[in-house]
Amino acid sequence: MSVALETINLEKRFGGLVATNKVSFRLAQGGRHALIGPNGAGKTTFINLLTGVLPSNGGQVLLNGEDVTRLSQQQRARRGLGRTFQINQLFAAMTPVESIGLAVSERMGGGADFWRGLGTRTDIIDEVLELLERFRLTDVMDHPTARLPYGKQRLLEIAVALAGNPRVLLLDEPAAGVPEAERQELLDTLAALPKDVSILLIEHDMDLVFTFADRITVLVNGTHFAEGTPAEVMADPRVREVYLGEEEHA
Ligand SMILES: Nc1ncnc2c1ncn2[C@@H]1O[C@H](COP(=O)(O)OP(=O)(O)OP(=O)(O)O)[C@@H](O)[C@H]1O
Repeated sequence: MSVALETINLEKRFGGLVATNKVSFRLAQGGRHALIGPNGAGKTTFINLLTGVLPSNGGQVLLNGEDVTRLSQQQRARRGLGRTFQINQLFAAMTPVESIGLAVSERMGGGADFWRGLGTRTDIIDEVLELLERFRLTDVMDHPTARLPYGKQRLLEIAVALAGNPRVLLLDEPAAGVPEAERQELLDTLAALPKDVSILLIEHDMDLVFTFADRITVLVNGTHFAEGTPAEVMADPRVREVYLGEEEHA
């Protein structure tokens, strides 16, 4: 298996609490991998260690075989690690064409000069139009982000992340808060993401996890608890117990 992203004995402690307990994990090249686990299992902490938002207390993070454990978020992003940001971190007054245009332009080294060069940079324009189309944002491309339906806002988050041309993309709960009527569009768009981008998905929505993922890792109490294909994980009595136990106590 060719590995896009790997952790070896990755560890994070908050005081006496072990949030990530020597987690060893592999995301295959081109993989569609979901990370699941009950509330407080350590999913967000794990993603923050992968992206460099949080420093680890031990272990390693390897991106395409390179040790990035000590690198900053920006350095990891430049090496091809992309992530979605919650929409409130995008500019609410900007339109999809502006947000995607800026992201493409920045990647190409143009930064905010995108606006000045707009008439001449057909390469940027073509890519922006392609992303708008892929993420079904063409008809709302000149609407302020704050006024878009919520599902469209979530699609825009992914489009902006993909505009950075990542090799590995971390999707943080893309379906959270998306109303039923807009869900199918989101699922179809996720299914059509480029196959050469390796994806790690954190999601509470089990329908989405089981349709999207070809592999699932279960975290419990910061520990790598189980892993397998969706069928294997669904059939694992230990996993069922963790989830049923959670429902009973909910
Ligand atoms: N900055 C922090 N300081 C102290 N404890 C923290 C911090 N961040 C997370 N924790 C604790 O670490 C554990 C793992 O939390 P984390 O948010 O990573 O879990 P999660 O699986 O993402 O949960 P959820 O599904 O509810 O978002 C929890 O016990 C949480 O209270």
